[in-house]
Amino acid sequence: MKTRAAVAFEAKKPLEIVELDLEGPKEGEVLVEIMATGICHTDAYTLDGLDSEGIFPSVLGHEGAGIVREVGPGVKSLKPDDHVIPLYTPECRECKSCLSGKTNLCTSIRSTQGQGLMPDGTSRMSYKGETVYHYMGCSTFSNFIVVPEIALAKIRTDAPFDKACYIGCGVTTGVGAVTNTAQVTVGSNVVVFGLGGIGLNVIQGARLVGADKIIGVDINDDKKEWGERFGMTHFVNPKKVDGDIVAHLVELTDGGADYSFDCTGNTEVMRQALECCHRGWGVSTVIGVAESGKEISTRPFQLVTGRVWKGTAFGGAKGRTDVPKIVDWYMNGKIEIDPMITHVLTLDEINKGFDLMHAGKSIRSVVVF
Ligand SMILES: NC(=O)c1ccc[n+]([C@@H]2O[C@H](COP(=O)([O-])OP(=O)(O)OC[C@H]3O[C@@H](n4cnc5c(N)ncnc54)[C@H](O)[C@@H]3O)[C@@H](O)[C@H]2O)c1
Ligand SMILES: [Zn+2]
Ligand SMILES: [Zn+2]
Repeated sequence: MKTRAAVAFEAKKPLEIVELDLEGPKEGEVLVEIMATGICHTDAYTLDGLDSEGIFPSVLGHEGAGIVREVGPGVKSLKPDDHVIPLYTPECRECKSCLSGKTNLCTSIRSTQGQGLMPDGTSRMSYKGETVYHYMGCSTFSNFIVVPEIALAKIRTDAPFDKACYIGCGVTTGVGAVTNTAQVTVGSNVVVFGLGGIGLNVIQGARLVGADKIIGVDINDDKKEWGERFGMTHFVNPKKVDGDIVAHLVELTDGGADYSFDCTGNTEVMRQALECCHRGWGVSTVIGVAESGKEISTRPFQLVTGRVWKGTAFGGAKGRTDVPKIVDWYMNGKIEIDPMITHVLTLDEINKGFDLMHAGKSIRSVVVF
């Protein structure tokens, strides 16, 4: 069949809207009609050529929601008309990682996914006879996609696609980092670096679990109002702090943060996030994806004296199990999504979504098919 898609033919070039050839689902695979997709900073990072694993030509996008249209042989958990969110972190429930109960990093299709291929080692997409690669196992910038069954979370049918898609990455990553990875406790002081589409979800996650002080740090003053909208109690612009930002945050938290989060991808910021944590127990969680080749550093003394450095992918969420619950949280009003969707675009306007992100003018742009 044919599908309209925004294709990244090469790094640092705008996406091109073309009609691709799409093969139907094979064994264990599902054809999904994508109804809406968000544009996450990680897509921009790959398109900008900062990702050493970036493969071109490919269809980017990993924050989608849609409807099952056809299932391949052997698919048992899904049927046509089911509503789904594609998962870049699948959940097979059979691999060593899934069975450990200690991680959400399912390894069953990791190697082929990293190569932009389906589990059988081939791509379902092509353009004029040339292979077009999958991205993060999702490729939600295409109207129709083929995804392995284990990489689809079945969600309730009354959730609106143009909001639920954001749960496919940003919402789950931010809220899950708080609830699953850091396990922030009631009454804690929390510092969040970078108030974009991820950081604001960390803030609302901290509010959800009953944190006390929620301090947002961003170099863009416009983010103050945004942070406050979701529960931030204090705002700090590092450019406007006299002296050391870490010392300033330690003072503001009466000795250091109980929990901090990096949502910038900047390795200098990751260091600040660790070092502003409280001696003896402060936990810092890295969410931001750094440019390839970058390294983090600190004095070992920071860890010897009880600070903990952690990282999280997809908010530690086990996709097929946790994503439907987060959709419920949204539908029941426990978390907010609507105000974070600042721009709704057509597929033809998708490059505008990247421009808005780079200009710091959007929280989330969503493309509706
Ligand atoms: N670990 C995961 O599973 C996961 C999932 C999604 C996104 N990410 C990563 O999370 C990061 C944030 O994504 P996003 O969509 O929120 O991006 P975004 O561009 O919407 O937000 C980034 C924010 O950081 C701020 N910022 C930049 N430099 C700063 C600095 N030095 N100090 C303080 N603030 C600074 C910017 O002003 C902006 O508000 C990206 O690196 C993205 O790749 C990780
Ligand atoms: Zn993302
Ligand atoms: Zn697994």
